Amino acid sequence: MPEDPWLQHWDDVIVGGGSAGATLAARLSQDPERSVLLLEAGVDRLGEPQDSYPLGMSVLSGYNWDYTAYMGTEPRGRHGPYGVGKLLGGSSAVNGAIALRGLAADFDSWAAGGSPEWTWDAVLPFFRALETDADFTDATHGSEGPVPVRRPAVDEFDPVALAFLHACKELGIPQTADMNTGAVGAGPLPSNARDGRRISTADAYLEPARHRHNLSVWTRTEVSRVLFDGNRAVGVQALREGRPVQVRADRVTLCAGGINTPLILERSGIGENRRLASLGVPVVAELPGVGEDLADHVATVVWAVPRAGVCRKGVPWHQVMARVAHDGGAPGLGVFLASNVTEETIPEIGKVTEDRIAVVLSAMLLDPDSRGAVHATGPDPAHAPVITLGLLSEQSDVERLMEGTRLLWSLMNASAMTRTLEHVLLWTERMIQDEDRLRKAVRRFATPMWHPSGTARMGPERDASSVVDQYFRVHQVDGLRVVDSSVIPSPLLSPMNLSCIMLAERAAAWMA
Ligand SMILES: Cc1cc2nc3c(=O)[nH]c(=O)nc-3n(C[C@H](O)[C@H](O)[C@H](O)COP(=O)(O)OP(=O)(O)OC[C@H]3O[C@@H](n4cnc5c(N)ncnc54)[C@H](O)[C@@H]3O)c2cc1C
Repeated sequence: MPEDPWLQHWDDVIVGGGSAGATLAARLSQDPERSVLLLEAGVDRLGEPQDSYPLGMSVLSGYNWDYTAYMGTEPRGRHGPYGVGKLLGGSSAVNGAIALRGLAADFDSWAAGGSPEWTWDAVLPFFRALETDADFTDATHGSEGPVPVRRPAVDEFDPVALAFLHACKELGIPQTADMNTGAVGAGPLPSNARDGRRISTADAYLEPARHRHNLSVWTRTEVSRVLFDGNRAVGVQALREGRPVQVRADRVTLCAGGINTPLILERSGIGENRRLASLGVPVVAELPGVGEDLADHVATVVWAVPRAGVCRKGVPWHQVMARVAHDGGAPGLGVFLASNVTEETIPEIGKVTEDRIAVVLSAMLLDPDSRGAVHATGPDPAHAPVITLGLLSEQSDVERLMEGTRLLWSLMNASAMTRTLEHVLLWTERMIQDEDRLRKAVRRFATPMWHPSGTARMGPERDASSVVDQYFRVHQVDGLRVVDSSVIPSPLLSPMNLSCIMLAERAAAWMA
């Protein structure tokens, strides 16, 4: 192959080496006849000390896109950092290593919404293919996949985790041994980890594939746009360690995640006509759904100080969780316990926790109705995007997150938990019992979970807000696919890492 990157031609160029991109690159390059180039804007590896963080602790700075997101629907008011992963492995390399699959109801709703290939029965084999589950060996779990999944054994639970499960029992939440098959219940939390360390897709998929002569991985390479010949994608333009490069390819697949993929599409001339004109970008395809329908799981968090000696530094944060249904309805709330949270691991929380080790319970709304948007503000990546999360813009979400917060309060005050906790911080009985106060507090303290999805939605071409078809092909153009969280048409009832890997497993099977 010639040295000059301007002249290089690849069978497949994959943009973004995250949960989906690293998986896709590894799977496609299994065919030695196919040349695959993976382009990643970030660095190759996490450095110390982040590599040795306790399991479950997310990396929120240093290896992230330093974006700012507005919590509402307008670019004003409450805002904060929104740091999805920027390194090989993407968000899978900075996340909490919670290994939950999307639920059957998620995928059956995709199928009912016009993408019939996406029933639960059709996706299950791909969830199995990605994992080696250490605890279950039945027909619904995998035993040969690259991602190790395991749950803590009962004798590994810390005292607060055990108390949480007892508290769930007190409140009538059924126990379940496997959160990846039971839709509702409380039980041990599966994580993608080995020897207490998060296993990202860079570890699980790319590492064993990197010696292949037909796979090239360029890090510190930021793609600005897709190049077209008419309506056919023929390559990408990028900055490689600050130097402009163009690479040519038969197929281009965007795996840049729920925030960056729509930005690349807009900079490439795919989006809403007037918006593209305002960016000074010629239109290649009018797809007004690009950057719209941004969904994120939204959560409230209750902090508590444990009794002396109950928590220990360096112990995994997440060991147990519960998924519960909204009043009489479908599963829609996730409750996650983090124990052993120390002030050194999140310096900003020192003030809240009175500089002591803390216990944190969060209620995550898994099926939010609210939507935001992410859009480019100029023709190249130097222009920061505008991200409006639209959190709690729908009243239904406010009410359901209030319900979730009441549940957190009941759990914190269940007798099993009070035996392990000294006192709860910030929240009071009065705030919980008074509807108006609770509503205000939920609006004020609600936080995004960094799970962006829906910004290049999958759907049939007749659905004007969809961007890709059910085989990941971008409507109206040839040779261009999107495979990442942006195609997810409605928020998943779980955090999304395993589901994004599953998307890539499926794409690889179709693209083989
Ligand atoms: C802090 C945090 C904690 C989380 N915790 C969990 C958890 O515990 N469990 C769970 O299931 N989910 C969790 N998630 C969500 C989950 O990790 C993501 O939903 C999932 O990884 C998204 O996968 P993706 O392939 O869509 O994008 P990513 O994995 O984000 O990959 C996108 C990649 O593309 C690269 N990229 C972007 N733009 C460009 C460009 N222009 N040129 C080149 N490369 C580019 C990025 O740098 C990145 O590496 C968490 C996410 C975050 C951020």
